Amino acid sequence: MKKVLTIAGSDSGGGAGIQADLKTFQERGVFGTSVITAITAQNTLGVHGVYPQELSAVEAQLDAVLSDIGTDAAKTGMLFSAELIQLVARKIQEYSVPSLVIDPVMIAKGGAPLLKKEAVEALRKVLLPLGAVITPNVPEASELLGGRRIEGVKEMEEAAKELYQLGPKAVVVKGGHLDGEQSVDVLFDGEKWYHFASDRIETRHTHGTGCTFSACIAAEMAKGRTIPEAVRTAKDFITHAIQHSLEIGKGVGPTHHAAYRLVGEKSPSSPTV
Ligand SMILES: Nc1ncnc2c1ncn2[C@@H]1O[C@H](COP(=O)(O)OP(=O)(O)O)[C@@H](O)[C@H]1O
Ligand SMILES: Cc1ncc(COP(=O)(O)O)c(N)n1
Repeated sequence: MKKVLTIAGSDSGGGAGIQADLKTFQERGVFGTSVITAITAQNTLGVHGVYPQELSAVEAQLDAVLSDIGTDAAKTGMLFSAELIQLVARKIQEYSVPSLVIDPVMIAKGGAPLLKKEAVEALRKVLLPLGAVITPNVPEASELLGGRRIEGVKEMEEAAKELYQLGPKAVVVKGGHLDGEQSVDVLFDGEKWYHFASDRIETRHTHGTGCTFSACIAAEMAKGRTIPEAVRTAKDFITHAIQHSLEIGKGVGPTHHAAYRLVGEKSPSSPTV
């Protein structure tokens, strides 16, 4: 069985972070391992506390997983500080971790910061160049490009091309935060752009969409899919998960990680490319 590692924060509410990643890995038929960078006290109403882990604890987890089990792909989520980013980048190089998907998590949907402001520079310079794929949403792409306005697909294409200059092999700018009848994700692989579009689903229950999407890309890459194939599957997977999202808790509920297995394979949402 292929193995995939998530390096991310824990979401006690179960919808995002490490928990979303491991549920997605299970659904995609890969063996999931995890390195917890920070513990969040979180539910559907928001983030109530952030407890970054000691550097030595994160290093020990990385060594434990990578020196014995190894991995066929990995993803990063919440990394919180420049020190954690530097440590993770160093270990990824030391163990030659393949197919690294970087979700540059910055702010939770309710507005709580999951990355310190001063860590953006380390993310840009130290980690992003190591990515096989990076998956910023529109506000994250904008922040990584110094506050640039991104309001439509044309600007997403330009942003993807500029982010590609930072060194990753491919960039997906996700369109969940824009308006419009469709939610369009733009992939640039250094040669061409691909568009993955689905009808925008009317729901507030979108907690963990970005985590789930990037975890699915990493799982598919571990199984040997090309980057466009992996992104296409991830778009289909997350579309089903949002279509069947769960009214759990009093706020922004999680997506349904098993929806693709339960209904998706019978009725693919067929993202257009
Ligand atoms: N309301 C929606 N309807 C359909 N797809 C959505 C919706 N919101 C987000 N998505 C999709 O979910 C994925 C994650 O996107 P986004 O919400 O932008 O990321 P993040 O969770 O990092 O903020 C993308 O594939 C995006 O197109
Ligand atoms: C621990 C943790 N990591 C990431 C997110 C972002 O979630 P989203 O995928 O909704 O942007 C989160 N809310 N909590």
